[in-house]
Amino acid sequence: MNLGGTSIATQRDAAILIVDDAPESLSALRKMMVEQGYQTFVANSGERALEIARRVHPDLILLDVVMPGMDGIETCRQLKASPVTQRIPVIFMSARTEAEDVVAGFDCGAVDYIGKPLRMAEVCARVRTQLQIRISQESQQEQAERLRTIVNNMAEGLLIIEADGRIQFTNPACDQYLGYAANELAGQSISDLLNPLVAQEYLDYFARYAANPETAYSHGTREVIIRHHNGSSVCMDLTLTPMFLRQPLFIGLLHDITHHKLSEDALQRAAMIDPLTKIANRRHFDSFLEKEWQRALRSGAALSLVVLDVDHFKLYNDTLGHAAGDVCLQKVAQAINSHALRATDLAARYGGEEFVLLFAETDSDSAYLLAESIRAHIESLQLPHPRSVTSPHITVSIGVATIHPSQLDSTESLFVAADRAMYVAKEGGRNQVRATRSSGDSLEAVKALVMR
Ligand SMILES: Nc1nc2c(ncn2[C@@H]2O[C@H](COP(=O)(O)OP(=O)(O)OP(=O)(O)O)[C@@H](O)[C@H]2O)c(=O)[nH]1
Repeated sequence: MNLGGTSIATQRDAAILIVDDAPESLSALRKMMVEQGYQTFVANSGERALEIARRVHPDLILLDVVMPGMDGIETCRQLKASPVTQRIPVIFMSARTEAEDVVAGFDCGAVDYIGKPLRMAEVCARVRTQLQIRISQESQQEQAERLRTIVNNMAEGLLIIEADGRIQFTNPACDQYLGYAANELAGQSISDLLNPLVAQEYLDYFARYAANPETAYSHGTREVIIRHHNGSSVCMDLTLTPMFLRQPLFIGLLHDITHHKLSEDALQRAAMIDPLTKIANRRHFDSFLEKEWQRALRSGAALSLVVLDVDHFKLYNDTLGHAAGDVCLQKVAQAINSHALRATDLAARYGGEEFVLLFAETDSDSAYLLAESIRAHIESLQLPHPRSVTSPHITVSIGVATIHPSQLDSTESLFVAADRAMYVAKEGGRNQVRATRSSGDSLEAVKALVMR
């Protein structure tokens, strides 16, 4: 006989402990529960019931209230007092059905109270209902436990934020990323972590969603700089998703990209630097020159280019070896670089033993003086050049060109002029500075027009 109709597998597997001091009642209940497909255990006293419950952890206990010795109420109290048995649902069965008896039963922790004489179909229905509640409670607990494990162990930082920007919860990864102890961030505002403009943008987004939850959209992922507890800044990808749980909330996922950022920055820096001398490389210089050129075009200011070439460097290499040549280039580079003092100056290794310097907003006289002091500086390093015919030490020949660029000029014309001046310095005996005021292509163009 199947009084309930639904006997799901989990109910079939369920174990019921039946407690009653009356043998006939005990055996009738047992028969019924077995017919329902349950596994059964029986006890004829409260003491015995506690013993079995501790051992077999039944899924449900049908407990008689009136029994000699330990009665049902006391048995239930003891079951509820022990962590091992407190979660087992207890259904009382009793002929005492006065309101205060029933209330006393519920007060001591029972989930149901059935009046005697028992109507078996009713007992079965109540048992089935309680088992279903227990199954769904267990699955909720399991789900919560699963979620807790994921949240506590995930590599991403997780925050739950309220609509006013208050942080409600953070997971251990988030605490660790931002340098906080567990629960320390709860109650703080995201404004404490973000730059004011970015924080305001998020608060506006929260306010829009809180006012109109049905129009909620995910804020997506964006790169943010977050203040670490120690005052430093960390770079994170922050993904925000709205969630409505009695109140509008936002789930923030933090992904640490500081290392990624650092290596990106390092790569970017490396792409701009000459590996041997550690000063700017040709690529960096060319883009710097282009920017300063455009600025000079707008402002009409003078732009000076200095080209330096180490004298008799092939001979130096041949005499002292390539490694010594490298060291020499490093020393020369440092000396040159120490003269690029303003933000608009840049020294670079342009190739081999050739260096360049750009001095923006610098007229030809000043550029000449700067070049001369670089020349003197390198000579004063007194780096021995044993076989040089022009000086016992390393020297440089320098060409300087100055231009007030116009639309008709090009950076190439400035380079050509500086290179020519440098070759004149070589021809003139090396270890000297020669300057030229570049006429620029604009002047050539005007000349060409006039001559037509
Ligand atoms: N050690 C070293 N030598 C380099 C490097 N790059 C270029 N050189 C050398 O620099 C020398 C340049 O020689 P040249 O252009 O003939 O001119 P120079 O010997 O300097 O003579 P002048 O310019 O006429 O005074 C060559 O021997 C190159 O091999 C480098 O990175 N390290």
